[in-house]
Amino acid sequence: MDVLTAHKMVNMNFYPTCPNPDLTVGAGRHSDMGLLTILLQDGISGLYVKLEQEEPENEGEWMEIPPVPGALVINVGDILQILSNGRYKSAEHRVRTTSTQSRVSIPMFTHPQSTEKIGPLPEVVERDGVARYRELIVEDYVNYFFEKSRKGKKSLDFARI
Ligand SMILES: O=C(O)CCC(=O)C(=O)O
Ligand SMILES: [Fe+2]
Repeated sequence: MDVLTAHKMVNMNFYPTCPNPDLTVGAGRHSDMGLLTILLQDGISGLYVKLEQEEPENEGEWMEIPPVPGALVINVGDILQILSNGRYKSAEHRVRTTSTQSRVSIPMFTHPQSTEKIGPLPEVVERDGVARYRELIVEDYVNYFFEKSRKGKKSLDFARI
C-alpha cells in the first residue's frame, strides 16, 4: 500500500416525524465504514455520539451533537481506525427521530478503493510495537460490514488480531 485513493459517496437521509420516537429507530447505532465522513445536518437535532469507553464513568453515555449553522460534523470511520492502528477511533453514533419535525442529513463518506489492501500503517506499528489489526482487502471488509447485522462497532472484530 503506497498511496490510498479516497473515493467519495454522498448519501441523503430523510427521517420523517414519528408519533412515538421511543418506538422507532432513525439510524441504529453504528460506526461509518470508511476513512472520514463529512456530515451536513439540517437545523433539527437527533444525532448522538457514544462517548469513549476508555473512560469507565462514561460507559454507555450518548452525547447529542446539536446542529451548528454553517458547521459540518467530521466522523472517523473504521478503516481510519485500522490504518492508525487504533489511535483514531471510529465514532459510534445513532439518530433519533422526533414526533414534531422531520429531519434531513447529507453525509459524504470517503473510503479507499475496494481492491486496495489495507492494514495498520507500518510507521504506526513500529511506534506501537504491535499491530492491532490484520491486513485485509477493502472489499472483504465492506462485505462483512453489510452482511452482519451491525451492533455498534462489532464489524471491527473482522479486522482485529
Ligand atoms: O443523519 C445523521 O446525522 C447521520 C447519518 C448517518 O449516520 C449515516 O448516514 O451513516
Ligand atoms: Fe453514520
